[in-house]
Amino acid sequence: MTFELHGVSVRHTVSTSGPAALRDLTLSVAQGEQLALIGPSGAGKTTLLHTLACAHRPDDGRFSLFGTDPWTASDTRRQALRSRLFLAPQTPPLPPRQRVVTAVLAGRLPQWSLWQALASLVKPADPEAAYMALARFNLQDKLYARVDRLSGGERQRCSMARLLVSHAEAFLVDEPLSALDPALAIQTLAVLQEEAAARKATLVCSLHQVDLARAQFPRIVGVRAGRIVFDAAREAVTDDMITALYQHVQHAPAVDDTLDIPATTPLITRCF
Ligand SMILES: Nc1ncnc2c1ncn2[C@@H]1O[C@H](COP(=O)(O)OP(=O)(O)OP(=O)(O)O)[C@@H](O)[C@H]1O
Repeated sequence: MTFELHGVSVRHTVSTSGPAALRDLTLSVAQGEQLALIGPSGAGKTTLLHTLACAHRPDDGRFSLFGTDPWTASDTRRQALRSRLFLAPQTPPLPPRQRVVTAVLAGRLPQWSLWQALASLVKPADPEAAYMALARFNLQDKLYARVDRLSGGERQRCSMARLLVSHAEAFLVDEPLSALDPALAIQTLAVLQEEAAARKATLVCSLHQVDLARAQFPRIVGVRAGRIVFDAAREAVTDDMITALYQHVQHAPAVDDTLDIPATTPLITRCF
């Protein structure tokens, strides 16, 4: 398994009285699996991705990454586990004044020594790899452009090119399509999924485009108010489940254990 969570809760605030962003969450993702996380704004998708990336330490429950609990491992071991993942955040952390080639090659940072990293800032270590990765998103002509001269959609694809040059075994991708038009969104997702399949990498991707998630991902995990509401093969996901998932909630994480999901919808549906 790449990821295993059992009864995991995560709080953003130190106050124990505040609502947890993730609550009693159980999820297993096998190596090479591709799944989409969907759910309303504030449901906890980003928090879950960051927890999988060891950026948030669970307050309760058990978490194992590539078969090891990263939070009981030494710092060095945890760092080694993290280096096998690539987290592409919602807002790509691309230094504005950097050249695209340097920003893309930063995807290799976890594998580089400090000296290799510093040397690549001066003279890009592998511009061909950056070019090839950008070409998959039709951005090869931006190789030496400055990051702050890119459009929002180009920055997003530049961040995906960074993922391609990484040597990660698991991709955690947070809303990679939010700045893209519908045609580019389909193409970009196809590249991500092809790359994950080619290297047998695990892909966990949060998406607001529910139709695209249902069309492209074999497994769909619905998150709401910090809980998994369903975890199902896409064929088993019905329109009613989607409607219930997105039913209006005023303060999602503050909602009590009683969710207003219709009684006919099981709290967790797992059908493979
Ligand atoms: N740094 C933070 N400090 C405090 N609370 C936070 C922090 N980040 C997120 N939260 C809260 O945790 C909950 C889950 O947020 P999260 O960003 O995981 O949701 P999401 O499903 O990714 O939302 P969206 O689809 O809008 O990106 C929300 O109530 C949010 O307000």
